[in-house]
This record gives sequence, structure tokens and C-alpha cells, in this order.
Amino acid sequence: MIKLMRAQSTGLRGTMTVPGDKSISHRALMFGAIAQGVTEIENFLVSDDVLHTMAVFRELGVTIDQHGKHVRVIGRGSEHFTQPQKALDMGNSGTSTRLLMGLLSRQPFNIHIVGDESLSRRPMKRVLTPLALMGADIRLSENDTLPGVIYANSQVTGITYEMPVASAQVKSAILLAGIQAEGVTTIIEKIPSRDHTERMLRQFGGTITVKDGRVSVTKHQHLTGQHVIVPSDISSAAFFIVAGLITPNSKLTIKKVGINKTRDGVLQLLKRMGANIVMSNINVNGEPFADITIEAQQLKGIDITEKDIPSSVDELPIIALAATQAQGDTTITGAGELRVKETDRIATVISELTKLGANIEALEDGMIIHGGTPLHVTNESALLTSHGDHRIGMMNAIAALITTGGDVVLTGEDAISVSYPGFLENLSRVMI
Ligand SMILES: O=C(O)C1=C[C@@H](OP(=O)(O)O)[C@@H](O)[C@H](O)C1
Ligand SMILES: C=C(OP(=O)(O)O)C(=O)O
Repeated sequence: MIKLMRAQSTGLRGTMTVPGDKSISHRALMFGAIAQGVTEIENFLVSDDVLHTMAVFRELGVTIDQHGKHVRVIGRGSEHFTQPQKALDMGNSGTSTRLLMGLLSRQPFNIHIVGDESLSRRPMKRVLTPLALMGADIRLSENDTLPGVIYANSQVTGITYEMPVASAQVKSAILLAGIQAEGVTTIIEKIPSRDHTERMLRQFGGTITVKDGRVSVTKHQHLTGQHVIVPSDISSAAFFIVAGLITPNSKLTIKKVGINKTRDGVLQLLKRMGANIVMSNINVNGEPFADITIEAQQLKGIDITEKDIPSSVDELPIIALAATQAQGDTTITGAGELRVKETDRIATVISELTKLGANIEALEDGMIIHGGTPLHVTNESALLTSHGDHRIGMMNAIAALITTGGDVVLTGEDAISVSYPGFLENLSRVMI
């Protein structure tokens, strides 16, 4: 489908909510499935990625009822999964694949896993290596990608593992295997990655120790069904936060956004760029959340380095767009992980924004964004594509808002439903 965005919006105004957090929705299904008893999930994200996780658990024999954003999971423990009748389809979702490889590493039957074309290019050895050290028998295709098979296996054993890449998906895969493993499993992280798995394990009654960058779990966790309230996704809110800051005459409030410290990098980076981000109604419900208000203002360029990346990794495309409008240059380094997301996000950010006149240089592990480049289409129109990547599709739509001259035509925006169905509708609702 091709959609024409009205370029040169005269501003974004109003109060809005964005859908539930993707990372937390995946995990709520997973813990609900392995706990004993009923888990009720509120403000669940109904998006393609999370629906793939849901379909996987149904295939494993778990009863899940979904009514819009309300989900009920009837958990009977991971010992009662039934053998799937077909390959488990992870769709486009790295989180489903990697976390489930850990969670399913000790089942008494073989499990085949497949994904779409993009997911089948993404690196899975990072999960296979620690899980194999624990005794899991997982085999992947050439180049260590999907499709793969998790072979029947009766025992996993705890390990101490120093993370070679900062990745919450790898950490979570090891933890989900660790709570079924003999002995102690310890993960050592140099830079903290998102801690939703740790928090949710505690919320479900499990025990986990976190100290000085070391996260440890053991077996015999008595997990019981819980009531989980999912905050709105800061990664989705980030598109509106940046849109509000860079589109003249804007003032937006986004309600009940998750502000977990291991996820709020986008707020910290924008504050360093000079943004005035006002937080109100700060509250906690398992995860902290707040209302966030921003107004259009001038930003300035900053240096973003390795330590900033894990808490902002999915937001770097939209930060890059903000940086094109800042005074001075913004340098992003230590972000090689961007190359192995749904697309190579260093390449796709540059490919799309330069069509509108942005001046961005690629680095092996990041980019240099030269600020102060008004986005403009000199011809009748410019054709932007998402490359099948939801975050690039949303970045393109926000870039179109501030582009002058010809029209901006968006293609491939159906990919946005991976994390944010209704994004374009929500955007047009706040456009004045
Ligand atoms: O654990 C998670 O829910 C996620 C972790 C991140 O991936 P990595 O762990 O690969 O950095 C992030 O990019 C992804 O969108 C969700
Ligand atoms: C990288 C992402 O997700 P996943 O790894 O789950 O595909 C994302 O949502 O930007």
C-alpha cells in the first residue's frame, strides 16, 4: 500500500496514548504460560510480533483468551506443554525467537522454529552458544540463522556467562533456561540491558539476585499467575516525542508511558540535546510509568556512545531524525547492533533520510549526523520505503511531517503493525 503524507504539518497538538509495551507483552505471555494458575494481562499490545508469541503458546497447548487489550492465560507450568503439530512461526520477531529458545530448551520433544525472511537473516548464535553450554541441543541453519530445531532434552545446567554483546534478548533466553537448570545461572553484563524479565520473574513470585552487573537465578521457582498491567511502549511514544519536538507549533502529552531506567535512553539523550521533557503523574505498577509532555523547540547535537546504546537501541532511528534538525553534529558510535535488527538500521536510516536532503555519514558502528539540514523534496515527490522495518516506516512518516516542497510518498508502511498497529491513524489525529 502507498500512502501520501501531508508534508509541512502545521503542528501536532493534543493528549494521546500509544499501545502497550512490546517487550513486556511478550514476557507477560511467557511468564503466564509457565506459571501455575491464571494470569490476567491489561493493556496488552495487540501487534504482529506479540501475536506470534501468543500463537506459539497456543500451539504448545496453553489456553489463552484474548479480548482486545485484555488477555487471560491459563498457566500449568512448562512441564505441561504439548508437542506442536507444526513448526513454531516467529514471524518477524527477534524477541520471540531468542527468548523462546531459552524457555523451550528443556522439552521432551523436538521443536522446529521458523521466521520470515528478515528474521531468517538475523544472528541466533549469540543465544545458541550460551544455551549449548547449558546443555541445550539446538541446531540452526547455515550462518547460524533460522530455521532451527530445539531437540528433545531432559536436562540443562547453570552456567556463569559474561555477555559478549549487550542484549536483553540473550540475557532473557539464558534466564528462562536458568530457571529450569540444575545449579546456579549467572549472567555478567558490562552495560545493563532492559530488565523486564528480571522484574517479571519477581512479580510472578520467583527469586532472582541482581548485584554489581551480575544477575543470578536457580531452579525450583514457584511461579503463580499474576495480574500484569502493561505500560504504554516508550519505543512507540518516542516517535511522537521526537515529532512534537521537531515539528513547529507542537505540544503533545503522551499518557502512561513506561519509564523504566533501562529503557528510557531516548528521554536522556533528548534531554542532553536540550529538550525540555516534562513528566507528570509518575507511578509504578510493576513497571514505572508517567505522562510525558513536550513542545517544539530547537535541539543541539551530542555524542552518543556505547554506554548509551542498550537503553535506547530501538529509538536510534528516530533520534537520528531529531539530530538532522539539531544545531551541530550528532555522533553515534558503539551501535553496531543496529546492523542486525529487522534491517541494517544504519543503512536504512541513511538511505531514507538522505532522500529528503539529510546529511548523514555511515560508520561501521553508528553514524555522524550533520544537523541543521531542513528536509526538502525538490522534485514533485520523494518515495520513501520502510524496507519492511516497522521503526523505519514510522521514522519516515515523522520525517514527512517536517519536509517542505514536493510530496512524500510512503511505501511498505504495513510493516508498522509489527509493533504499532494504528500508528498512522494516531498521527493524523494529533496533526492540526
Ligand atoms: O528484550 C527485548 O524485548 C528486546 C531487546 C532488544 O534487542 P537486543 O536484546 O537484541 O538488543 C530490542 O532491540 C528489541 O526490540 C526488544
Ligand atoms: C528489534 C526489534 O524487535 P525484535 O528484535 O523483537 O524483532 C524492534 O522492535 O525494533
